[in-house]
Amino acid sequence: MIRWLSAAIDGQDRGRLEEAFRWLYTFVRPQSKAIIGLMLLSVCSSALVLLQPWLTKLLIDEGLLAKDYGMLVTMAITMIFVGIFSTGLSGVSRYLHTRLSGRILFALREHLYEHLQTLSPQFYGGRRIGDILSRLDGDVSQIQRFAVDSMFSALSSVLGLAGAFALLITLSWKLSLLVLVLIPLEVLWLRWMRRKVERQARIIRERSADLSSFLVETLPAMKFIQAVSQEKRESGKLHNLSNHYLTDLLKLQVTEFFTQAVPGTLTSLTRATAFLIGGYWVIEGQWQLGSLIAFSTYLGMATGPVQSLLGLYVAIQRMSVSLDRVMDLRRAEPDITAPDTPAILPDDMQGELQFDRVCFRYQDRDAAILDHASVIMPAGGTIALTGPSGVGKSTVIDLLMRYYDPQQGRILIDGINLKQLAPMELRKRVALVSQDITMFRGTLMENIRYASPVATDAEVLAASDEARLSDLIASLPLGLETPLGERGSQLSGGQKQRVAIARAILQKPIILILDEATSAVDEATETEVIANVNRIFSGKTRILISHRASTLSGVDLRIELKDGQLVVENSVSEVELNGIN
Ligand SMILES: Nc1ncnc2c1ncn2[C@@H]1O[C@H](COP(=O)(O)OP(=O)(O)OP(=O)(O)O)[C@@H](O)[C@H]1O
Repeated sequence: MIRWLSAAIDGQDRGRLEEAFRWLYTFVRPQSKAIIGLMLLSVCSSALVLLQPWLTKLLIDEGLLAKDYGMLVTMAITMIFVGIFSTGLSGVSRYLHTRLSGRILFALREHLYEHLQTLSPQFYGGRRIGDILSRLDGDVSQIQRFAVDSMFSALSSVLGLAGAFALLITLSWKLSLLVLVLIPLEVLWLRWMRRKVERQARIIRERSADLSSFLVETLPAMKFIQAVSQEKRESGKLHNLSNHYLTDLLKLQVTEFFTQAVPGTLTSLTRATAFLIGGYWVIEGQWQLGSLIAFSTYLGMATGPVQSLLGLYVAIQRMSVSLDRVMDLRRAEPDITAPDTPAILPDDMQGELQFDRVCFRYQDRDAAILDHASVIMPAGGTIALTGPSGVGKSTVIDLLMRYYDPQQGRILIDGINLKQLAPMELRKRVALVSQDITMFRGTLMENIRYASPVATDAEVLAASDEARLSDLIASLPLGLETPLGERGSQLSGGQKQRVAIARAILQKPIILILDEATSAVDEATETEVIANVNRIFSGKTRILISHRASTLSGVDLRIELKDGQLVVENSVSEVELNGIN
């Protein structure tokens, strides 16, 4: 099956496609019971559909023309029951179909989302979020439509075609030869058209991704766009994107129209020919009227499935484009993985950090951020990391959080190489408060509790108190239960910072990092925040990054990042450090 599907698709690497289909099959296989159930329902539905014209034939030939009232009534009653049963059956199968379809769709999307959670900032830096969104949404739906809808329509088409063809031969084998001429012509046409459809479907998916990317980028930036009066320019961009999309959509529509219209016209011609020949036979008394009507109906029933089976070719081309786009996400490998047997950090860890001849440079960048840099950040100390803008301070923090691994050298926490740790295990012990604080739609309580979902209400309240959030909570209409709006838009910079500190308190970290955390507030607030942090997190290793001299005064150790080296600028005496420890 997988080989057959791969062979039906043009223009793509066969091996890659087989791999993609095998992956897709892992989501279909768990639903095999539901699929078998639906297949049985499909068989029943197809049989009922095929039964209807035969009942009409009996009604006309054995009832009307033979003037048999008993037969007339029996057929009419049978038709009513068959109709009711068909309707019930189609309702049940539509329900089961939606359930199956939804399960596969959501399993696919959830799997991809979990995979995306393992990818590093490098991956997200190189991608447009709108494009990822479009792959997760439009492309995944396209695949699911194929995996479920097209497959079932193919099954009922095969059943319909086989049944209708058998009944056509039963009614008249000579007229049935017409179908044998029609089918090869339709097949040839669709084979010719499918490459065009595939190419245009890819363009449409890319246009849709462009549109999503545009909206994802500009909507959150609306305040800035208004501030610099560039509304018209952005509307113009949207207009251009929409125009391109529409033009390509119309091209695809025209191509799809001709792809379907030619077989449709051939079918009409065949039907007309069947009526001409069959009609002549009826007039000559060689055939019955009921048989001619049933034949014409079965002809439609036979050519319909042929078209939808050949339309499957078109669906496969469209789906293969989406599958390739989704697999592109799936194939992105996480840069950071947990070792097979990760080391466990002890509960009584100290929080000493050591850089041991660490080298790191970003891909495609010449300059090294760290070039055999070595330093020890003592446990329990306050360490300032300084250096001019763009030198790599945030990158050092990313290395500490294991968003990246060094290309050479080791980073050790209490003597354990970070590479030996599962990233999650490490990040639980390190709290990061940065300038850019992530807030989610939800209440203040939910936002504070985000990193420690098991924290009790009392713990959240105590942490809020320590982070000096009490005044804010008292001023909010619903206190901690007040919704904060999209991305915490109702809070000031300083208030968000306190939320971040409350989060860090709940996390109970061994190491606390403040990366430009206080740059959004005035110096007085900053002094208060730093004093709070020192009070709350005393005894923990604290790393501060700031451009302000006032933030960095009174630290135990100053490390400057310079020419790829971590240079200790001033150090407190051994005695004092021992005192900290
Ligand atoms: N994902 C990335 N890929 C490639 N280069 C990057 C990436 N992230 C940062 N850089 C580059 O690495 C260098 C260091 O960036 P980083 O943000 O670590 O500096 P910084 O010292 O924290 O700067 P600032 O003080 O302005 O915040 C910069 O030149 C930046 O352009």
